[in-house]
Amino acid sequence: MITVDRLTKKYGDKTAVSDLSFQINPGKVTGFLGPNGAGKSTTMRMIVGLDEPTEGRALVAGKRYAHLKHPLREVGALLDARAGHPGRSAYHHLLGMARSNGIPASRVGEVLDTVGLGEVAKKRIGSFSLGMGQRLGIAGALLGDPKVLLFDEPVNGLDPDGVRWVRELMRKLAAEGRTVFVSSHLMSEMQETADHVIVIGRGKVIADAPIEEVIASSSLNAVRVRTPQPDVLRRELLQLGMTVERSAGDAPDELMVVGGTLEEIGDLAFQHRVPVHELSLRKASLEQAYMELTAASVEYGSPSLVPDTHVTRATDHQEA
Ligand SMILES: Nc1ncnc2c1ncn2[C@@H]1O[C@H](COP(=O)(O)OP(=O)(O)OP(=O)(O)O)[C@@H](O)[C@H]1O
Repeated sequence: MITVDRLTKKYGDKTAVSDLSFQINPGKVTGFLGPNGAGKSTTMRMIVGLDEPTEGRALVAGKRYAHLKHPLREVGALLDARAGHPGRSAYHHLLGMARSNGIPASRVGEVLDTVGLGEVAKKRIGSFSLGMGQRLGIAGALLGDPKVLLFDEPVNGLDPDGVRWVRELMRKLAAEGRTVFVSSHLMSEMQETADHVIVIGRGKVIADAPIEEVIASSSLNAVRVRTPQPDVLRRELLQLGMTVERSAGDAPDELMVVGGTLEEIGDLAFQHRVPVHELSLRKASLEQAYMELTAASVEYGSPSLVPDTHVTRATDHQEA
């Protein structure tokens, strides 16, 4: 378990992390999301004792990192994939880590095989690709067989096969009852991997909830209805306070309804004898929910590349 308690980090005038509190539980993959500069890496660095909090504390299994007897056996972290002397072999890099933490040397070969670097164990780290460096970083995190694992952007530089491998590894580690805390900018990947997400923006917690709950909070969740009498149904839906959208390119018999459940809409259609040819959920993605949640917290925003004329969705509200 990881406990972050009123954690604050200031660099001069800049507040990187502000009064952050949350708990990361075992047996789950918890995604750590937030725009660039939100404070994710700083928070992770404080959890593993690489940065001192200005205020508050971060605990692993109830202890400060500095008080852990054999840190690598309790918490493993991939924070900077470029760590390690470029002239050293992967094997000797990990062996040095193992020796200083009372971990048997036999474990080095095991983790190298786990991450798929067994055959290049004797090669210099300096000759490694970005993806190999990530795998080596993950091997370092796994070395002490710790109960708590932190991964900062673990799929950075990995090809699709590597991305899938990381996803399966995270899920396996969580299924073994470990605490898995992973930051990523790849929302589609997080949607596949995480059970729970913590979203931060400008150093503060914006959301801390099961992933399904975060997705359900999006205004883009809607019910798609196809009916030969869209105008009748639309009028009744609006009267109940639901929002009915129709996009320009869609079929004339299609309505997208926000603010109502499948049951409510199906029952309403039945009451008014409106035939329904389709009634289905259009679920928002984690990316859509994330974009809505963080809209106000983006430090370095991007201008839209889509011209206004491409916006096709027309929304009818109750008063329309
Ligand atoms: N050593 C430092 N000195 C000064 N400012 C720093 C330092 N480290 C981080 N910051 C600032 O703190 C804020 C949080 O940075 P951090 O790297 O934790 O964000 P992040 O969420 O990990 O971002 P990214 O997604 O881009 O990796 C940023 O504004 C950053 O510029």
